[in-house]
Amino acid sequence: MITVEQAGQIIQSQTRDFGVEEVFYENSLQRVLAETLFADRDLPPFNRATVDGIALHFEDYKNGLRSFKIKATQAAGEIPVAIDARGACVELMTGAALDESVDTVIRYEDLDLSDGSATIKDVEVKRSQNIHFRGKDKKQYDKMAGAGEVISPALIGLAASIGKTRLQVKKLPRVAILSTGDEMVPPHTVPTAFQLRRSNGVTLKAVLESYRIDAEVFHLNDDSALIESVLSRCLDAYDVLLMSGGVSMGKFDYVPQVLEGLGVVQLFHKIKQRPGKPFWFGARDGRQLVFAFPGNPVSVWMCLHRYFIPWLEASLEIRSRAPEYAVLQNDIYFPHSLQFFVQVKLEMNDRGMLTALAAETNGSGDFSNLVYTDAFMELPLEKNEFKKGEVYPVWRYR
Ligand SMILES: Nc1nc2c(c(=O)[nH]1)N[C@H]1C(S)=C(S)[C@@H](COP(=O)(O)OP(=O)(O)OC[C@H]3O[C@@H](n4cnc5c(N)ncnc54)[C@H](O)[C@@H]3O)O[C@H]1N2
Ligand code: MOO
Repeated sequence: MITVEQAGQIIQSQTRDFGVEEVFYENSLQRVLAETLFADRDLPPFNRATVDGIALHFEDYKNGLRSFKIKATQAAGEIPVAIDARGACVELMTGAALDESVDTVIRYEDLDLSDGSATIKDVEVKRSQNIHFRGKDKKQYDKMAGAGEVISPALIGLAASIGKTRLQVKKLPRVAILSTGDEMVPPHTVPTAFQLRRSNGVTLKAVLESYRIDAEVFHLNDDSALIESVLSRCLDAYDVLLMSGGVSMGKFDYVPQVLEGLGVVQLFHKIKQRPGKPFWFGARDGRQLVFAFPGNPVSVWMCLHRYFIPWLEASLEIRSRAPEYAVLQNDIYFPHSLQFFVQVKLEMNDRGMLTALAAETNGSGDFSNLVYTDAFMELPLEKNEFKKGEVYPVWRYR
């Protein structure tokens, strides 16, 4: 049986490039940017007033003048008004562009306005105050955002502000989700005493939605001819198959043998880990990939976050995130030679450290803790005892 690290390496050696497409910027949220965005002009593009008030020539103030005749009132967006005489000023609004003849802006609160004049109160005025200078933030052609960025609301705003209404983004894989098992009935039906409602497919679909992948969900009963025909069609129509169930030792666990019959080459089966030990992974013709997760909901959830999401993010060339670590808050004893992934509740303590409180659970069929825990903590394979205060990596799901 291979280790978690080996499985991770095998999966990461199978990243795929799905290409690039163009989308309208308003429809780009959570997609992955595949180009560099540049400033189309200096930012800000002109010297702009940062307050409502008046603009004047600082030398006048320095020479002792305190009362200024208002030459004109200028709104934001209007052509800048020049002052030509000593002792003149322009009344202007936040965001208005300054003419070269003015170099200092004073806010209304520091002025008395009457009879077309503005008189400065007893406040100190500094040269260039309240001006956001042209090109101070970025120069024309400066880089504003790079490929690999997950498009956030802020990035959409940035694209809008530089007039970039069409964005190059990474294309998404076509994904089919296939769960298995005769005992798993649709959620809207009433199960018999010994059946369960299926939940893995819809959970996987929901996680993929956060990447804007619109996966198709299928459920297969434990009938090898049916499994074969659906898998055969899916292998032709999709880039990735995410499966749940039917991969361990059971009499009705047909998935690995059917996949291999369809030309999907097994790259591994079984990892020294709990949950998720019987995870099966394979590829067809170096193209389609099949992630066949064990059916238990916690196994599916762990394998998805520990293996599939890193594969997806690498394939989409998402800028890599720093790995996260947390300080364990309780002692754990795990007497098996498997790498244990324990569900933890994360919190930031008052010293700025991420802490992880392990949940008590009843194995990989117990999904009752997943809604309030935040991550799996990956405990090292070499040990069986883990102590409060020790630091280990965590894989977040919330
Ligand atoms: N003799 C052995 N038996 C088992 C082994 C083993 O090594 N030797 N491994 C165990 C481990 S570990 C796991 S994990 C399970 C996984 O088995 P399968 O992948 O074949 O999963 P199924 O039997 O199809 O399903 C298991 C269980 O998961 C729940 N389930 C399944 N599908 C769904 C769904 N769509 N939504 C929600 N929940 C689902 C359900 O409770 C199933 O009973 O095998 C052990 N056995
Ligand atoms: O490896 Mo299985 O997922 O523990 O029950």
